[in-house]
Amino acid sequence: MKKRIAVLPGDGIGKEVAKGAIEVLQAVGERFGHQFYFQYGMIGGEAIDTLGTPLPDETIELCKQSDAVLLGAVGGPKWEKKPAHLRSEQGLLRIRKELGLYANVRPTSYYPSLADASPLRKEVIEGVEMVMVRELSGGIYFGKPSERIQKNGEDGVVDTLYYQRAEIERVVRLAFELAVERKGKVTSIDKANVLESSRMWREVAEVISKDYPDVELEHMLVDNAAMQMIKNPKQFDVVVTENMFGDILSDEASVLTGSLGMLPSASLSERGPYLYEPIHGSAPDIKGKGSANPIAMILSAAMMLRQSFGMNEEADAIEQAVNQVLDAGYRTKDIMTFGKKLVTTDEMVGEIKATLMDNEAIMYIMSAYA
Ligand SMILES: NC(=O)C1=CN([C@@H]2O[C@H](COP(=O)(O)OP(=O)(O)OC[C@H]3O[C@@H](n4cnc5c(N)ncnc54)[C@H](O)[C@@H]3O)[C@@H](O)[C@H]2O)C=CC1
Ligand SMILES: CC(C)CC(=O)C(=O)O
Ligand SMILES: [Mg+2]
Repeated sequence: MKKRIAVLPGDGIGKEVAKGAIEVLQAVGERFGHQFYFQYGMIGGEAIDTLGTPLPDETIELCKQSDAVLLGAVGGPKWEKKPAHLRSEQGLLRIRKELGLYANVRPTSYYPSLADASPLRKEVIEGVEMVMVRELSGGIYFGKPSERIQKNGEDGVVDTLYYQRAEIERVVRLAFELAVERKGKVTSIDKANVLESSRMWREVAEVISKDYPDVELEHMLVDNAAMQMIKNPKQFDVVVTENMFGDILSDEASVLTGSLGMLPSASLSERGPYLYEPIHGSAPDIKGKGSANPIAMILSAAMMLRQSFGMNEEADAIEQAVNQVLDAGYRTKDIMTFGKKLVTTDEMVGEIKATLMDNEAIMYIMSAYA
């Protein structure tokens, strides 16, 4: 199969982990006989420095012309204090809007070999299999006005949380569709005891649930949810929530796997192309140190193969290789524990690639003897 993939490495460790994912995809292409064409686009701080905007038109065009988009991460202290139109994160928000990416699907799985990398007890996290569906192109990150204001002679500030009913409906429906294929439970997380937007969210969830009689719907307030996620994460199957709540809760959920560097994501739209990115940011604190964990990015590439290209076997092969490498004890610094083998970003990528290719050799030998 031939596929065009737009690659937006972005800033900081975004570049380091994107490079690793491309190498793994090249290995997959070699093993399974696919041709992946990678075309690079600028986004975030790098784009501001080079072209004066966090999202150049060429990047938008490139993404729209591609079969899928892979994104590293954007941001860094250099651009933090700039006016809004020159902040790196604006590039990310805008590409989500331009591509109509309304749902960000963030799976969180338990890795037996990483049980000791999580600060949580093994009994609490063992068997966790949850997927968070975060609304991605509306809510408080997009509402206008969002600005400093003067009111009654005082300095003030306003952000706006706005949703059209239809925006809530489509993301909640997607969560129910996922639940049908999974354990049949949707937890809708909101702040309905305070926010009117959450009361509409709850109403919509109730209406949509009528189309899915075999799926259990539960509502949970976000403050309680933050606590339940750590205390009893096994109760969750599919979680659906507003943009900012989902942003925060999914970083929290990463603790269940051992590290933020383990969680991939798929951002879905009505028409495609879809975008795949790790849930973490550009991690300026470890940039250039060779300690970034590339697994979240590599697993995002696996999600792309499965979701956008229907390449299930290929995605399974990546996930299997990642598991084998973790089982063999290879660890980047964020998941390092006593007695394991500490490796750099590039070495981790190298181990995953080598395992992918070794597995092919083993399958070839086995088929020869079958
Ligand atoms: N999708 C994106 O592009 C995102 C961008 N950001 C931006 O990234 C910048 C840094 O934000 P932070 O709040 O520090 O969040 P962050 O996610 O970049 O890092 C948080 C902590 O996790 C660690 N970490 C993150 N990814 C890791 C990995 N793959 N391997 C090992 N350790 C990892 C970092 O070293 C840091 O200690 C900011 O400019 C922020 O706006 C933040 C989140 C998402
Ligand atoms: C610009 C932010 C909304 C990025 C972020 O934290 C995320 O998407 O997880
Ligand atoms: Mg985030």
